[in-house]
Amino acid sequence: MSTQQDQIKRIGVLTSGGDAPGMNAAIRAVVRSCVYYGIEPFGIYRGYEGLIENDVEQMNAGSVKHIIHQGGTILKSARSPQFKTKEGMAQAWENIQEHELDALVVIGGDGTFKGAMEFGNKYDFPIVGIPGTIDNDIYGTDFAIGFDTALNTVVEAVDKIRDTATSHNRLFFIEVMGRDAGFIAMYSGIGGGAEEVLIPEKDRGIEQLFESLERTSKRNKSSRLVIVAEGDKNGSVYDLEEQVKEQFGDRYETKVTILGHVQRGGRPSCGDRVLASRLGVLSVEALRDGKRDIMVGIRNRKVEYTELDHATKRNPKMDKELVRVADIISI
Ligand SMILES: Nc1ncnc2c1ncn2[C@@H]1O[C@H](COP(=O)(O)OP(=O)(O)O)[C@@H](O)[C@H]1O
Ligand SMILES: O=P(O)(O)OC[C@H]1O[C@](O)(COP(=O)(O)O)[C@@H](O)[C@@H]1O
Ligand SMILES: [Mg+2]
Repeated sequence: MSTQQDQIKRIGVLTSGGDAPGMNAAIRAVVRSCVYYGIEPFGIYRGYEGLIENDVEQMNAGSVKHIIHQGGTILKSARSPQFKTKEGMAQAWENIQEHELDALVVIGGDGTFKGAMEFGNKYDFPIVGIPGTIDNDIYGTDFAIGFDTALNTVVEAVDKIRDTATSHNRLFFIEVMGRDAGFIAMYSGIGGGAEEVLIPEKDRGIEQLFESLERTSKRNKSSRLVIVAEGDKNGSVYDLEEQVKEQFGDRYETKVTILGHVQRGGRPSCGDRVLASRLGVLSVEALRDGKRDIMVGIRNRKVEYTELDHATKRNPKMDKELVRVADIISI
């Protein structure tokens, strides 16, 4: 007797968008779960770009050995403008049929999920998403794979900047990643003891920064760190530095550091490895259970399935409690 669970015989897995530490652990878990359940796993290289170019390879339990601790993604990643075209999608569909894939697991961020939705709807094809982005801008999971590791990288850098800032009595503007999201900034701001954190979700204007600098100027602080999310609406870190100079003259000696892509690399934290392993297993089990167009996530320590549409459209609002805590401890 054929059951729902027998229908998935071949699963393709890809990583897409910005790479994130822990993606390898997720690939490993997907591949090993497939083997465990008697499903043939296929690795698709360079995200949707590799799907279009038929860069596909059958995998086995051994293909994912010794990768759980490695940053980046062994399947490589790409941003694929072609996949947004009718022709690109049609080519991808042809290749899926050629390899007789029954379903896809896509590991990536909001863009990856939007692509998965369009493709899944167009060709009536089962896809399950795993949240993997250092930006953490996905609804339906407390944390996306890579966020924890990126935070630790950022905080280590912030601590180092604090040392030199204190030695020279300087004010530093530190730009962290987060295209449209302030999660890295807010968490690293709290963890790094920043004097001010600027995020796109809660634009309080440059006046807030002026007011904070004015208020604390009497406190004879030996260093000041302002952490700025890349997507902040008050301009670049250099613009901010300029505006502070205009407002305060030479009261502060200012410096700018942009942390950049160092934040995306490195060995994944244990937290990210465990999260990725759990989500990898859940994704394969979800497909076996007939689920599709959903993302697997963990919220409040519970497994959750969120429609891909929901996961991308409803960007999580910055947690008000975090903003409140940051405000209180930075007086
Ligand atoms: N609306 C869309 N339709 C089809 N494909 C899309 C769409 N949005 C994004 N994609 C695909 O997903 C890829 C990854 O998205 P991107 O935003 O770059 O990264 P992330 O998934 O990390 O947010 C894009 O390069 C593109 O190939
Ligand atoms: O490496 P790229 O392509 O310049 O992308 C940079 C962007 O990727 C990120 O690191 C991660 O974003 P995504 O998960 O959406 O790819 C952003 O914080 C940053 O704005
Ligand atoms: Mg994104």
